[in-house]
Amino acid sequence: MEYSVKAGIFDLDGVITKTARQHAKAWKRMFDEYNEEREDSGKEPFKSFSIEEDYPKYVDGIPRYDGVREFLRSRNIDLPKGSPDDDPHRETICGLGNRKNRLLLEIIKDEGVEVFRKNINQIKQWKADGLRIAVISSSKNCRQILQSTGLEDMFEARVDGVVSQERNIKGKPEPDIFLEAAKELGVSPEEAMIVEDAIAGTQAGKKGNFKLVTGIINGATKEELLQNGADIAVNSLEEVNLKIKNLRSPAALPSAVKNIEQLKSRFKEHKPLFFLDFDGTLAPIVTHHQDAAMDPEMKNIVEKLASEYKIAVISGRGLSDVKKRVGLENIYYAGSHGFEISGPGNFSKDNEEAKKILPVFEKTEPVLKERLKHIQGVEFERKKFTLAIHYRQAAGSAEEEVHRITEEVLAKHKQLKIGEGKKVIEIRPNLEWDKGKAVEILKMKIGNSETAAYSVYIGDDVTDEDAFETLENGLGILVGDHGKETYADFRLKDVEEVKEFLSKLL
Ligand SMILES: O=P(O)(O)OC[C@H]1O[C@H](O[C@H]2O[C@H](CO)[C@@H](O)[C@H](O)[C@H]2O)[C@H](O)[C@@H](O)[C@@H]1O
Repeated sequence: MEYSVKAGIFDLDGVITKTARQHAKAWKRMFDEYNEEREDSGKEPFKSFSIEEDYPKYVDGIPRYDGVREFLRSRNIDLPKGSPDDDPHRETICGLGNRKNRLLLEIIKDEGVEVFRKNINQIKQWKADGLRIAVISSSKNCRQILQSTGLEDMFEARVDGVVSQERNIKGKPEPDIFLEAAKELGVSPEEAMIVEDAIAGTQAGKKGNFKLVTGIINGATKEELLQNGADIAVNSLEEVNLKIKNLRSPAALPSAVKNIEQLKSRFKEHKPLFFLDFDGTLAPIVTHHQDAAMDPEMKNIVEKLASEYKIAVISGRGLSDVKKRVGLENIYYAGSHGFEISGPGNFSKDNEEAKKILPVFEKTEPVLKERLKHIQGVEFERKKFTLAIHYRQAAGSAEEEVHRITEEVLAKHKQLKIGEGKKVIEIRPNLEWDKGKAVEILKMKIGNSETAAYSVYIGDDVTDEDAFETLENGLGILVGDHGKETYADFRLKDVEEVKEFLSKLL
């Protein structure tokens, strides 16, 4: 399974460095020393700290003083908190925490810090492929450990025990430390993977709704990690198949035609669902939007493709319009940029929220027509859920005015928003909805309830970027160049190359 993410947030101990073992050793030395002192002073009999049981349960992955408190609580020992400046021999939570830290630094000084080389090499490779990366740790020694291993400059962001204290960030199993790192990288949790070896960490990842919680089997078992929020549990990061979502210039994309053999063998392994845009992909862009058509050869190819693969045409055009232009019965369609969907067996799904906004179009359309009527060449195209204002035939000098007037009118109608296309302004309901959402719905429907079904999306316009960006487990192919950076993986020159590419799959 391939996971599509923009960023990775990596725990330090147990993922990057082998310091988890050294932390465990320091905790044991400290608690055993302290428990002996308690026995000597006539308190409860000595019972040693268990690295196998106590370490993962009470202290692994959580802030130092919280770890002291949790373990002591498990033994019914209640100590005052004290202060972070407490001497390591003061009998307070902070005193014992400071004692553990002194022991840890001694151990690290004696033994040095070992690293998980395979994980580091994989992270470096992902970084080179465009993954944004951050390191997190509950430890206040994180920076020092990274420095000692020469890894300090590798990460774009670091949120550790020191930063957490300064910013008052809650420790794991709360997700806050990961959320802070995501914020520093400028990504949302839904766009990021977290990697953790500790149960408190996988629980935090789950609570934070991260796209992918990867557990590293290193102490906690595979079952424990999976039961505590990990989506996958692996021995090393080499086992994780990431697709890194990053923007590239269309010109930098490899050609889908030139790489056809590689793609064909990929499609043999995972039979894809095909999502095809209409204008600019199946039909060439023409001056008048009413004249756009697939040529008979393209129609024939798509028809044959539909007999081998499941297909959906995803268009900015109205549903009835695009259906008529494609003219194939046995395939799925999404029109009005995904607000209306239909398919074989009377399958039909309109966006219910968007339906409520339709009366606003009735008010806005006449105002726009009136305000834009003096600009020659402007054409309106009303679809069920969207309104296009075409300016392909207007003078270049008028484009700015068309945009300005449309923005002025729309400023009074917050339920609508403006999108861009090729020489067209697309007015649509101001909802979190786009072609990407339509693809998700169709994947559930035609991929037999598998959101993970392997998919190929081919499109030419900026509106197709919504689908490229959200595409899970599959690949995006950009046709031509829409003048912006793209989330697509491959490119095809034009509609003719789309034809060539699709026919080579038959
Ligand atoms: O999502 P698509 O299927 O690519 O549809 C996007 C828009 O395509 C049409 O407009 C574009 O193609 C016209 C015909 O070639 C061209 O004249 C216009 O300038 C392009 O913007 C269609 O008319 C729109 O409704 C679609 O949203």
